[in-house]
Amino acid sequence: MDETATDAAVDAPGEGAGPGAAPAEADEGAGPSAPDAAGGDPVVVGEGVRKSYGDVDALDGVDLDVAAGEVFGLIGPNGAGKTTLVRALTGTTEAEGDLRVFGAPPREVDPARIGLLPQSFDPPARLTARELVDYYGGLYDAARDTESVLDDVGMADDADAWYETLSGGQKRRTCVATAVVNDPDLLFLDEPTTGIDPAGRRAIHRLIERLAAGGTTVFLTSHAMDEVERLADRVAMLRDGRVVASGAPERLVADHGGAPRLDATLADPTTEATVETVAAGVRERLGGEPTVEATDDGLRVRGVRPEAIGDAVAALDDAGVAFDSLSWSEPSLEDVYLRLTGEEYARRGGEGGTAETVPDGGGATETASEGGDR
Ligand SMILES: Nc1ncnc2c1ncn2[C@@H]1O[C@H](COP(=O)(O)OP(=O)(O)OP(=O)(O)O)[C@@H](O)[C@H]1O
Repeated sequence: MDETATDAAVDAPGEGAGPGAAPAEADEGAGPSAPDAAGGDPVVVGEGVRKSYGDVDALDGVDLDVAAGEVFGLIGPNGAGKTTLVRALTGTTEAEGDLRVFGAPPREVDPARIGLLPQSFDPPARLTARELVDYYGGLYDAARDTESVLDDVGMADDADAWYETLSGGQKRRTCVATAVVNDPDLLFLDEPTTGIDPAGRRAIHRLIERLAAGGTTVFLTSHAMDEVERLADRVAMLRDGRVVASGAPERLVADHGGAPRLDATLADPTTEATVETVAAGVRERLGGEPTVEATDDGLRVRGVRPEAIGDAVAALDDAGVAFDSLSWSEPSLEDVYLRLTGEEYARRGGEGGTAETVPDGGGATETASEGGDR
């Protein structure tokens, strides 16, 4: 990963600036634009991209650029505009603004250079997985060997089954195979691992890593934050058709993921009194400003460094709180997502279970309001 990509830029919701729009306002030294060590042109560029469906602004001024060989993650709530952006960049829908792929308007790009796995894809059902990969490979002058592509996605053993008889995950694996059979220079994957089991996900992840290592640029849309955190060199978060944050995942996590937390699954229902008692105990034992919140099945104490876990557990004991299990974790991209989309606040607010304020992660998006769910 290129070090110049490690700074995160966050735009406050409603201000509408995308990753490349306001570098002067980004963190010092921030590089929201695509890094390109070779100094080459970005493979994908979008400036002021807009797309409306009636009254709905699916894309509301998106700026982004993606460098050659980069894995670029696009995340955001349902309805944020991710699929619309992929469609605009692949020329499958018209959009306003400046869009360039390999320096050309999307519809003028040589299809042989592009791989596209759409979110919804229904290939002919009465072909086998092998026949489908053969068929899609046959659309190009040069294609990869069918067997090796099937092997890449873990479909070698099921290659002779009709597509319609495959399980959901097997179908998705087959669709991934058809998207990479032309060995594209730029690969768009819109939620590639939806419905795929853990072993299959790993196979797809390894495939993406291999392709990127070989120079393929990957534009990855996913709701699986662990997947994006693992694979992406940089991430852009869309909300309501706008990029609200961008940067390397680890930078976004450092800047906006919040504090490490200790989660306790409680034997008894969590009451407000329990939260307050534990909060008083952890403040006394740990000092500083750790916060305590109710979760679906217990309590979360934020701001607990590894060396203070014992004190936090002692605070639970002091409060007479019986727990079934404990887990400690560093913040992740999922925390960034929940904070910057406002979904964390919406969920907890709905439960009415938060007794302490959610800690400030230092981001400019602390005022994030409702998530963009349809
Ligand atoms: N063909 C269409 N006609 C009308 N509205 C559309 C159309 N396609 C998308 N939209 C609207 O545009 C907005 C963005 O949709 P889009 O599918 O791009 O979101 P998304 O981020 O991909 O969502 P998801 O995570 O659910 O796949 C939504 O409000 C959606 O209802």
